[in-house]
Amino acid sequence: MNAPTDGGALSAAPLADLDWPALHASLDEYGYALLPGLLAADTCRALASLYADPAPFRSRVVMARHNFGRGEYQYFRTPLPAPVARLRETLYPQLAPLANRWNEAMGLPARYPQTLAAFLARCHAAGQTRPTPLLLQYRAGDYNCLHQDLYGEHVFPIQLAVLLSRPGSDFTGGEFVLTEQRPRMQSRAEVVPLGQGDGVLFAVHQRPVRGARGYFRVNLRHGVSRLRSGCRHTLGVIFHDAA
Ligand SMILES: O=C(O)CCC(=O)C(=O)O
Ligand SMILES: [Fe+2]
Repeated sequence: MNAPTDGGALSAAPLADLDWPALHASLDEYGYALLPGLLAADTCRALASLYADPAPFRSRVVMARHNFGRGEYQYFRTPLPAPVARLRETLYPQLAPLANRWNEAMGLPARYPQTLAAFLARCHAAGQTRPTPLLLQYRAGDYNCLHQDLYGEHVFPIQLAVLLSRPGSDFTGGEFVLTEQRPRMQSRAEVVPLGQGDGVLFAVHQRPVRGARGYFRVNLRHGVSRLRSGCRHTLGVIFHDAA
């Protein structure tokens, strides 16, 4: 039964007019880039409301059981809801050249094909067959520990999160946090301010930073600070599939 996930109301805003050179420059400089107003409010509400129905999902994770934090998430099954599939397919080709440039700078051998289908075929051939896009749900007191979404050998180095709820009215607290660990230096934290429908593209694992003698690798983690009140939903779009 795919009916609940295919509704026409779940349509994403056009992605063609995004300023990709500026987004790449932000990812290069800070390890993340903001996509304000990526999803319309009605799309956010429609996606968040899917959480209550188990049908669109392949599995559910209660974070406290794994010491991942507090709160829960569910991984979508295929076919993905239309706006989720569309975001994954249309963002990937814009990000693959940046991913290739990053890997080259970091001395990592993987290079990414031009289409998501070709990259997923590679994941699937290596046994990474399970879809990774997910919905997260947090209530008062919940949080998401700093982590990296690695699910096997094949890793696409950038991922997307979209805030589906309204900060200040649906929930308070619950800020999206990124930390960067530089070699032989103390870690640096960045809070990314998100409104409903805003997306953030960010480094999954590592990114290159230019130093005095070429590039070095910076290690990134992301998480969510404790919710003070209310309920917060997020859409996560990871490009590699899971083993
Ligand atoms: O809820 C959030 O903002 C973070 C979600 C997350 O960890 C992810 O999308 O991978
Ligand atoms: Fe995550």
